[in-house]
Amino acid sequence: MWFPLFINLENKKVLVIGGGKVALKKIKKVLEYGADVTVVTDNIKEQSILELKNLKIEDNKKIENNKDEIEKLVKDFFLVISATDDEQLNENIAQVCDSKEILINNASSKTKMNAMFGGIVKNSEFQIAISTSGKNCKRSRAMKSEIQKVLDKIEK
Ligand SMILES: C[C@@]1(CC(=O)O)c2cc3[nH]c(cc4nc(cc5[nH]c(cc(n2)[C@H]1CCC(=O)O)[C@@](C)(CC(=O)O)[C@@H]5CCC(=O)O)C(CC(=O)O)=C4CCC(=O)O)c(CCC(=O)O)c3CC(=O)O
Ligand SMILES: NC(=O)C1=CN([C@@H]2O[C@H](COP(=O)(O)OP(=O)(O)OC[C@H]3O[C@@H](n4cnc5c(N)ncnc54)[C@H](O)[C@@H]3O)[C@@H](O)[C@H]2O)C=CC1
Repeated sequence: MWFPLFINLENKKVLVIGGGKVALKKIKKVLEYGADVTVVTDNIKEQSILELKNLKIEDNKKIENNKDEIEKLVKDFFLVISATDDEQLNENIAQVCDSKEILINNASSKTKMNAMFGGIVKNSEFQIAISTSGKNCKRSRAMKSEIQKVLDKIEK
């Protein structure tokens, strides 16, 4: 079951696998929270990843779907975000990370991971994270705007 835990990401080693639109969205999010981010991908599809600061990038690296290779890649990380468009690869990365007690967020699944991103609404005082436990993340949008109204109201 999905327990909402707030984690301090400051200087934590985060590995993002993939360099597409979803990788970009997730990289920006964890950078905002002070993570020490490494990106590994066989192709940077989203060029704006190259413009982000405080990022290590290993481009032209294709990850083979092989347990030993995945283990070597992920072993020193606190959190791994698997954001390739290869669902089977993401799933195997998730299995390896989970078996090694590494936090894993799998972008191409609703459930096969041990850490999910929530929708976030915040002001200077509160931070509210929204989850549908993987059931319907797109519904978070509507909930976020309602919660934003509440935050705006109590800020006054
Ligand atoms: C399980 C989870 C794992 C994870 O990613 O952590 C997951 C999985 C998947 N999302 C997919 C698609 C989209 N997700 C979004 C948006 C958000 N997704 C987020 C979280 C989560 N998404 C986790 C569950 C959280 C929960 O249950 O509440 C939010 C909360 C936070 C964030 O992304 O940081 C953010 C909310 C809005 C916001 O905060 O802005 C949009 C855009 C939109 O809605 O506007 C699209 C459509 C893009 C398009 O259509 O192009 C697909 C592909 C499905 C498909 O192909 O159809 C999968 C995989 C699957 O479903 O199998
Ligand atoms: N969780 C979420 O919020 C969302 C998830 N998705 C899902 O996330 C996945 C990724 O989506 P996009 O970023 O749009 O895909 P994309 O095709 O833009 O990017 C995929 C990236 O993965 C890299 N890659 C693929 N195989 C690789 C390998 N073996 N080794 C190294 N790098 C590899 C590619 O080079 C590319 O940079 C898809 O499965 C999509 O359905 C899509 C939208 C939102």
